[in-house]
Amino acid sequence: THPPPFERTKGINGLEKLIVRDRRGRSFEVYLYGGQVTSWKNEKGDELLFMSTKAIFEPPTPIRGGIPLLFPQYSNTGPLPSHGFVRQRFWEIDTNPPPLPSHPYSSAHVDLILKSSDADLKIWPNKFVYRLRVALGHGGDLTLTSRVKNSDVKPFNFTAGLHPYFYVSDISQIQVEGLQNLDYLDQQKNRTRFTDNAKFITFNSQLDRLYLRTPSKLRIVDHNKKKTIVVRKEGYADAVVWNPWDKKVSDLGVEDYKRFVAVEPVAVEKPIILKPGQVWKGVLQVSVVPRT
Ligand SMILES: O=P(O)(O)OC[C@H]1O[C@H](O)[C@H](O)[C@@H](O)[C@@H]1O
Repeated sequence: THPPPFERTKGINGLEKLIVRDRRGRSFEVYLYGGQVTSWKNEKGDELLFMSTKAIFEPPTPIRGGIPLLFPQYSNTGPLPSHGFVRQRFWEIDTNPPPLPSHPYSSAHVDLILKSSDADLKIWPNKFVYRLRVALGHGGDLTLTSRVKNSDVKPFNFTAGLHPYFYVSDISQIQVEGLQNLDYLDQQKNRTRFTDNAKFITFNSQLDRLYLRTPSKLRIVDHNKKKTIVVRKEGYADAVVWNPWDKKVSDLGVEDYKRFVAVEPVAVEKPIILKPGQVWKGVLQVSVVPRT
């Protein structure tokens, strides 16, 4: 059967957004600006992603919340603006996406596309085509599949990631699991390398770590809500865990840090190298299950 169509409408400040619903009442929203998922709701209507109370929906400001796309540079690891530029571009609906054999099971999805513009080539001289599929699975999970094609005549490399702001009931009542005994770069200390011996991460102050070569499955356990957010990733070797706590972030409300944690699939330590015509694929799959 065909997936139900999506609704194309105007969001905040008239920016175009797509609303996708499945037959069980789950939904997500994507802004064409940034190709950014800004909402994901379960069948009860509970919001599972965080959006800043001071989010600015005015291009070229990036939207603070949901799932920003980071490409072709993670954070300030190179000369480009923080996290690259695709989160500040207007994406289009991809009406003819190449098939995605590994995820034929989605109950509702949408495909977006972004091609490097002449202006992009001036700041990053590599022609690319970035395709994004956002899909709801039959179990209510949300999957973002990124496919980046080198449409240039020479090889290039990039770093990339996804920056999901996961909604949590209280940052001091959650733990992030799956990173024990791994090395991380402390982004508050000039990316000095440490080893994490803790069984899980808890939060009581600012934390900004780039974990290297992590397992593909990470968990965010929300004790108040008695639920676990399971984060699965493919193609992204590393993972960032971030909460700013009392660090001033201009487009974040003062209390907002309590309501989210960023657990980000990223490929940073080893940049992705693409030959002309080659395609790289990265997947983030999120599901919410009762706490175990
Ligand atoms: O303010 P942004 O450019 O959106 O970056 C927000 C945050 O993204 C990542 O999580 C980094 O680890 C942080 O160091 C950074 O502060």
